[in-house]
Amino acid sequence: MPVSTRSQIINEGQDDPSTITTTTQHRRHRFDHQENPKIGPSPMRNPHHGLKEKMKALTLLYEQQKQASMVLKNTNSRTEERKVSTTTTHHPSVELLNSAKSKENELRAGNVMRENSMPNRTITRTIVLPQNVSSLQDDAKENVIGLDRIVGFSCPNKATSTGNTTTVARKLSMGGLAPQSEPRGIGGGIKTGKEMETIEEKSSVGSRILVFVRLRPMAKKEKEAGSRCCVRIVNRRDVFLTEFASENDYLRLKRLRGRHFTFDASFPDSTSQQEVYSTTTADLVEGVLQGKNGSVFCYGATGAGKTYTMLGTMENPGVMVLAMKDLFAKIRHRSCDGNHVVHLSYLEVYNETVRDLLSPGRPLVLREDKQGIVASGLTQYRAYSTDEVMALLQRGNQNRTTEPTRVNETSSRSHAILQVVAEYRVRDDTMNVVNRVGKLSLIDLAGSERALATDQRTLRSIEGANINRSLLALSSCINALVEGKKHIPYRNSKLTQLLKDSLGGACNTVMIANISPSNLSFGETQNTLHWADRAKEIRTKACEANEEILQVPTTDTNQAKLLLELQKENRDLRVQLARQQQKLLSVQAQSLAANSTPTPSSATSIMTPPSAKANVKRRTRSSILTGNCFNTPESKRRGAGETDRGLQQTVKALEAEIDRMKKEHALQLKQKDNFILDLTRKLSKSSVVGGGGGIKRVVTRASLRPKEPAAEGELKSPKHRFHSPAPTAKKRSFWDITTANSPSLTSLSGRKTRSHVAEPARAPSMLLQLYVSFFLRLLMQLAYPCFWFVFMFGPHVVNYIFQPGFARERPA
Ligand SMILES: Nc1ncnc2c1ncn2[C@@H]1O[C@H](COP(=O)(O)OP(=O)(O)OP(=O)(O)O)[C@@H](O)[C@H]1O
Repeated sequence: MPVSTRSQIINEGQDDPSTITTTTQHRRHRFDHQENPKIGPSPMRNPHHGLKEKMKALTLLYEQQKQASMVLKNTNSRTEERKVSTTTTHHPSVELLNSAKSKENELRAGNVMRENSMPNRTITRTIVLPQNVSSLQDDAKENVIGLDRIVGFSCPNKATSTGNTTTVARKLSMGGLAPQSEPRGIGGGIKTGKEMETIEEKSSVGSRILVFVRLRPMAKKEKEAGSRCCVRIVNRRDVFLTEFASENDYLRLKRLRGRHFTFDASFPDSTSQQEVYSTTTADLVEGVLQGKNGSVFCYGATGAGKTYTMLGTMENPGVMVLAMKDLFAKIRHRSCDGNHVVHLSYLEVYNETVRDLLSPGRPLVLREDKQGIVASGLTQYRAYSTDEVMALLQRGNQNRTTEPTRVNETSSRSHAILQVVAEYRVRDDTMNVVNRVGKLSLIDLAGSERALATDQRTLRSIEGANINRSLLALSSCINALVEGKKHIPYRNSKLTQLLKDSLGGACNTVMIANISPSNLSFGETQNTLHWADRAKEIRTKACEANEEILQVPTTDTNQAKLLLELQKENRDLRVQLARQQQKLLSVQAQSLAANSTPTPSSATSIMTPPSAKANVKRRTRSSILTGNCFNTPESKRRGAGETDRGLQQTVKALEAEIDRMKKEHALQLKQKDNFILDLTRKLSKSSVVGGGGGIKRVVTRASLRPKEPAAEGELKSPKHRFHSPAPTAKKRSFWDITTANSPSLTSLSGRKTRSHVAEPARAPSMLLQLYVSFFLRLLMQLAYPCFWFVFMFGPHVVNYIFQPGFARERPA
């Protein structure tokens, strides 16, 4: 943004056409404080006799004019009030105006405010300060300005002209108060029919840039220099800027000029970093995970707190750090339903060259492709955790160009852009892969500055000139975008080229304007607020999720479907097995009960399988044939015994059947498991998700078994799978483990894996193995003393035997 000196700003404020409303009744009033007894005589710090006399003369003239106009004014006052109220409904001063019922009341209240006198241009408004203003003032104690010293706000009014839309747009941006209920994406101020149309047209295009203001605390240096607070934030939304008159400006010594701005939110100096993050950026992070682009940029004068807001300190991390933490926390939360990949790049624009901050080297060249403007050769780091990002940020900041200036000891001399690309892949219901890519750009701009404010040294002034050049280019782009021009001069600087997506692309954009509270920085603060206010009017393109659906080949889809089907069938089988086991348990319980009571139980027939039932029937029939129908005690006992036997047989039959079913189920489950593993392996080979990192290859002993040749069309029906005979498994024996050339050692992709696949040769029996090992150990134990004995005494024995006297000494 252009850098302007204070004097320029004052002139600009006075000559600014936007401060002129269309009201034709422009009048000029003079007010003498000395005349009003409630306000009292003003203490002149630098009395000047000539001026005093001049003022007295003016006072006399004023009194004469006042008396003359009194009659006229009384008749016109009602009409005038109505006119003024229609022109400035949304301005805070209008509320004040509405409460001014009559001039008598005003004088009685003695709390009179007047608009700055600007010859033949400004509207004269007599304003009574209502009680609520002073209460609002209490809200913002940190920025309290003595209201008795405020003569008026030269806050430009919203234009009501229905003329040129462009002019209207410009006027709208000038410090108007947006209604509280204003929806996101619509600028503030009073709208005429034509403006509303324009807004409706625009709202179909996209949303507007959200603009926030952050006030930093007064610095120690500023306090020492005796600076005063010139910014007041009210309702966390409205910013009142007051210009204190210079001590040498005798004419305006008692006069204060002020401006009023309204933003989406305004943060007083006590606001925490977390609060700033959650209000400005948290939503963008959520959007990025849904595939939407977002950018946040800090704008302001040098030393206004941009880097503090973006990076922060170790104790109070800023937006960049908090955003990355939040992003990874959100990804961790959703990791169960898809794959997330985060890439990071960090670059700076210094003296109109683009440099990679993560791997510094040669300047990068900007080029435009379908993704937008990209710096070719920029390093993209894949980040897995917040800690990693912190390390990268630290590395990048060490490479960033910062130099101490007179205004800021750690002044950033470059614009830094941290780009985070979050890619998310997930399978939808139709087994297709959905790919979403969202990009978040976090931008810490260099401070706009006046050459004198920083340094006179050559390098610093060149840097300053380049910073100002790029910020000027940024302001021209903002102007062009607000005015709806076709050509937006993005190419004027590297910064605007890089910000093209954020300003005019499909992107949710947030601007944080940083300001200083010191009246010594009034000019810079006013400049920042002016451009922030202007940026409110920019509308970006409709931001939709960058979503892409990757078609998976039909064979893969079929296999995936089959896999799901099999898994379902497997689950069903497990449930069936559990039920059968329950049945078995209940039958066992019944048989136990039957054993304890010899009388036949009618309940036995409930759970019996058909074969067992037939068995019982046959026996019953035979018992009838054998004359069981005569209920003698003998026959009863016999019958009871027979029933008991029958029941036992039934239980046995049941047990056998359940055993068989168990085996069958186990076999089926095993086969299905194997099949699922095969399928998973195949899928993981062909899977697009995760590029090999998605589904892991599972190697089990079962998977090493030689495959049966698959019958044709086997995959079509899962039922066909279960007829293949299961290979007989064999427990490994002691022999297998001890023998080195055991056939159970199989090599799989270079790794030795043990398997319990059946071996062709039978190992010797356990007993034989034990005997052999026992024998061998015994042999070893005996052999060792023998050897030792031979070794120790052998030579002596030999010597002794072959001594010459040996034979002689030997008894005959
Ligand atoms: N909200 C805040 N709370 C406490 N201290 C702050 C705050 N904002 C800024 N500061 C302090 O003010 C000083 C200047 O801030 P910072 O370096 O962020 O300014 P800047 O706008 O980035 O300046 P430049 O454009 O020159 O780099 C720093 O010492 C910083 O710690």
